[in-house]
Amino acid sequence: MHIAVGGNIGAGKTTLTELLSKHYGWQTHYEDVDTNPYLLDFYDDMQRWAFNLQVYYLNSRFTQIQEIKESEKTIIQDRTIYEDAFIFAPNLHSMGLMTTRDFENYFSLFNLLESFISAPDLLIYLRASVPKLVQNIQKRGREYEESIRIDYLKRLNERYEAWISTYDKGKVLIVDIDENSFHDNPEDFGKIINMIDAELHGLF
Ligand SMILES: Nc1ncnc2c1ncn2[C@@H]1O[C@H](COP(=O)(O)OP(=O)(O)O)[C@@H](O)[C@H]1O
Ligand SMILES: Nc1ncnc2c1ncn2[C@H]1C[C@H](O)[C@@H](COP(=O)(O)O)O1
Repeated sequence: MHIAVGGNIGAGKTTLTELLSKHYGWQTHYEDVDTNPYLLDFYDDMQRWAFNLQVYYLNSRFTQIQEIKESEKTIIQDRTIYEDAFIFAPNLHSMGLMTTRDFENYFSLFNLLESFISAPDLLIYLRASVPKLVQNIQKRGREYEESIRIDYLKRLNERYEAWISTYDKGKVLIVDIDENSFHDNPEDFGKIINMIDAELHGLF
């Protein structure tokens, strides 16, 4: 089975992925951050590196999906390929940070790859307000993310909300992070587990 955790930068995907993997014994697939060859440069000059970063993520996320498909274990994936293609890439294009020919080239590659993949059986979407995202990003303290602007997070959040409101590729569970402090509150984490158990029940 394939479970995925989606949400904006700093929503708590990695933290929840870790906690759920410990709770259920699921295998984890994290996104490539520390060894990503473009991320640092991207935050330094988004216009120069937008296309390179998007192609890199497309490749790495597609590779992960192939591994998940071949595995017999239940895998929990930190972020989906859909978030790259329907949120980050079009946002960079609309901000004028990716040219139309690059975006169209990227998107036709995504369309081709999409015909080979299946959506996660369950997508857990972490919804968070921009102030909460800023708080979490600051708490995490990655130096290169200090350049992330409020406006960038706000635009991504708007795209996330539009995307999730029409998402119909599989089951979805929405967790409001402003209302649920699963990170340090066992009772709140228990609420998420109960919701997931109810969704998983329908999958077996
Ligand atoms: N629900 C939460 N409450 C408080 N802090 C959180 C919560 N979820 C994550 N954090 C903290 O916020 C930071 C970013 O979380 P992370 O899981 O790396 O987010 P993401 O993977 O979505 O970018 C980390 O320092 C983490 O410890
Ligand atoms: N597709 C992407 N485009 C631009 N930036 C991206 C993309 N996917 C991930 N990122 C960035 C955002 C963060 O700085 C790091 C890690 O993501 P996180 O949400 O913190 O797990 O990569």
